[in-house]
Amino acid sequence: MEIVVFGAGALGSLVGGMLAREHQVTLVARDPHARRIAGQGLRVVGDLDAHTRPRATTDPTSADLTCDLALVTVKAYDTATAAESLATGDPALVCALSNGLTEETLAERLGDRVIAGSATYGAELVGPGEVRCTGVGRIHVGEFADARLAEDGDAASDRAERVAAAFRECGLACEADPRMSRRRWEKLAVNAGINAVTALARVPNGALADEPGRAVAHRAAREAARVARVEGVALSDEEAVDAVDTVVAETAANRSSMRRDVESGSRTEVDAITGAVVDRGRDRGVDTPTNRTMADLLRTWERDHNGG
Ligand SMILES: NC(=O)C1=CN([C@@H]2O[C@H](COP(=O)(O)OP(=O)(O)OC[C@H]3O[C@@H](n4cnc5c(N)ncnc54)[C@H](OP(=O)(O)O)[C@@H]3O)[C@@H](O)[C@H]2O)C=CC1
Ligand SMILES: CC(C)(CO)C(=O)C(=O)O
Repeated sequence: MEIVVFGAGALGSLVGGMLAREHQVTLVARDPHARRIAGQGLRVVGDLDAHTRPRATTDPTSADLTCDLALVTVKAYDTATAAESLATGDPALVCALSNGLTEETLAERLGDRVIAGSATYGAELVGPGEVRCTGVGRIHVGEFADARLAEDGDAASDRAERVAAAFRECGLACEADPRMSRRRWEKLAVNAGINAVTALARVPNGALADEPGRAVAHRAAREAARVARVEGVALSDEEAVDAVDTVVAETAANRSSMRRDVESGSRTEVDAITGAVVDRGRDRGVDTPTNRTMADLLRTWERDHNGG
């Protein structure tokens, strides 16, 4: 497959580096990372081990965007820009692995070439040309119905199966999922429950195994599940809460991505996670007071630190 990874920071470099074992991969990244990869290749260290030679560029227009698959691995707030760039080419399929509900933004520009994706691998950049896998997780890809008519099918689509097989060939755990609409919302509930609470309280994920953080995370996840249900996605309160508890236990020592953003003074993905629950709830007449309060606090912090 010819694959372009748009926004090869931590996650995109991990996935792109592994995919380059068997496929022709181009990473759209920033310098000096892109320059080092172009010169010396990309090293994947930690829980996975690879040294591959994908192409790398900082200029999306110099990548061949008429590829079989474009993977979008930018932060959620850069999704619209990525979609604009990808629309200048003609990728056959586009799949985002970002957290948050980003598929709608991609589909506005790229139509039904967009399939949904989610990743639970852990990745962090060590330095230019090197990425560490901090946790072997799983990638899911699949069709997502328009969220308002979220009828998932019984079997995964052929195109999702092809993408999953291409990932597996390279040693990445990946499944085509016929229930991707539900998975997106379950992941959103997990991120709404864990990311905002750990960022605001500055605690590792494992702290949410105990009260009072546990109760706040559960409230946020239940609100997300309620919004999912009015959008037609079958996600019960219990399932959302269980998913939070499972991820808290599995990632107990982790600093969540939102906590890392806050601690490094970077912009957070509040709009695509906590804010998305609030906005979609408001559109559908579902009150989401816990998420609303946390979104307001995170945005207050962002405005103070990043000038709005
Ligand atoms: N890291 C992880 O373990 C996981 C991350 N995720 C999700 O995946 C997404 C990406 O996360 P992560 O990899 O950690 O984030 P990073 O910030 O490390 O990676 C995103 C990269 O995309 C770059 N980028 C953005 N726009 C462009 C552009 N137009 N051209 C070239 N490069 C661009 C960014 O550069 P710059 O910063 O200079 O704009 C950055 O290097 C997030 O939504 C995150 O929540 C999901 C699961 C695990
Ligand atoms: C699953 C979780 C909460 C792991 O930390 C995550 O996705 C994140 O930190 O963004």
